[in-house]
Amino acid sequence: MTWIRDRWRRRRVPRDVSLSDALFEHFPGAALLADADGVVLRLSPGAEAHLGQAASDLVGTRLSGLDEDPLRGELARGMAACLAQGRPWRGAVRCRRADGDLRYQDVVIRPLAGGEGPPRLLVVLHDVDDLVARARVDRERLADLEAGLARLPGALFRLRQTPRGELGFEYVSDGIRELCGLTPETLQASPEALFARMPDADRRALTTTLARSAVGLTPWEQDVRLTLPQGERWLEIRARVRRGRQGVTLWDGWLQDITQRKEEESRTRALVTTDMLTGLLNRRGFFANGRAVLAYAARHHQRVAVAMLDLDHFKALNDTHGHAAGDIALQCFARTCRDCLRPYDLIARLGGEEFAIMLADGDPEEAWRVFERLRRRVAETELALGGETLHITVSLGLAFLEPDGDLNEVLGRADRALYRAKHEGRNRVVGPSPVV
Ligand SMILES: Nc1nc2c(ncn2[C@@H]2O[C@H](COP(=O)(O)OP(=O)(O)OP(=O)(O)O)[C@@H](O)[C@H]2O)c(=O)[nH]1
Repeated sequence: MTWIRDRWRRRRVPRDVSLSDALFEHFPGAALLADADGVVLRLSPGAEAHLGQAASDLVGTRLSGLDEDPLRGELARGMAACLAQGRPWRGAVRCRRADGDLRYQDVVIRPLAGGEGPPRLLVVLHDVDDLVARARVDRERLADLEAGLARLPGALFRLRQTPRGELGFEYVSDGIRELCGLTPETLQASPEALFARMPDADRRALTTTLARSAVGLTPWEQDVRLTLPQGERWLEIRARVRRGRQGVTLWDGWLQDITQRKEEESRTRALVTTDMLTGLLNRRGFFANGRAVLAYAARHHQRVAVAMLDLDHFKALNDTHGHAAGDIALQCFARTCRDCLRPYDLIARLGGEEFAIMLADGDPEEAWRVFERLRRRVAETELALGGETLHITVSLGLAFLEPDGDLNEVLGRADRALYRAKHEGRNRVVGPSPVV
């Protein structure tokens, strides 16, 4: 402490400090009285033990001498602020004890109403060194945890909804940058930044599942697409929900990128519904997609045209030119169908040389025109096989489905029409009259 004494010369202390006599005798903690220049006038009994210094050593020295940095330290700043503003100042200051130990003190400097006399300051110290040390450890642990979270392939979040339905992210981990190019701060400012990147359908679904989760307090599980500059990305949302104070609903959850998984699923789905030889839909794909087309047609009061198709004398082609040639003919026929029809018409190979076609807006006259054109195009197509040019023909049975009709039933009618087409000489379309 000698350096403090050298630098902060002891002053002569006025004897009139009676205002604080009673206070200092009985003050339970560490308190000091200082004048407007920061010179220590008195110490409470607790302050001696607290600072490890005798009152006789401190009285007359400057209070800022206790500070870790007496010249630019917090105590000098605190006293100046307190005197300038005439109200208490509070701060954590690293103070030096007599044994040289530096310990954090919670310091409150209060201006004392001095009556006629000069202004004085009451300084109360409370040792918070252990608390500060614990807070530092907690901060380090938190930083470590956040760094770990940032390395995980996803983002942790807490979403809250007020009883009035206002949504806001209380927390989003750093992984959100990688997921969608937004910062946690942007999302905390407004969740709209994320929602605006979702297609309308996904956003509507998200609103529904979120509301259901809030009402039933059931887990929130939702997959959504995001439209990002680099393309479409799938996000999986999984969260647990609970009710907080004042009717607030809170979701703690996890966001993760499942684009790859979704792409694999879609590839698998395509494999399951695709005919390997021709690349057309298979029977399963025809029924799965057909139901969707029927639902659409029912909503829009459209008729649906369905045709069953069968290549003529295909066994003879196989027997004469071999099974491989038959496969090429099937592939060639599939190509012709695709070329003749629109992308949203369904074409399927149901098995062997049997095919089915569904025209979404099945106006009867138009359907007849389409199928006649297809039949002609198949017959005109030249198939070059081993130096020979072959022709194949196809027979078609046509039927129309009413909006609320059944797919199996209409396929049965189309099949019976196909049977008639074969019996009437093949290479023809048979079905109900185009004029209805
Ligand atoms: N190359 C090839 N042939 C197939 C395939 N699937 C079924 N077939 C053959 O298709 C032929 C179907 O013959 P049929 O049902 O007798 O009919 P068709 O000879 O076309 O006679 P119609 O239909 O009455 O004109 C059989 O020889 C099957 O072996 C296939 O994937 N590839």
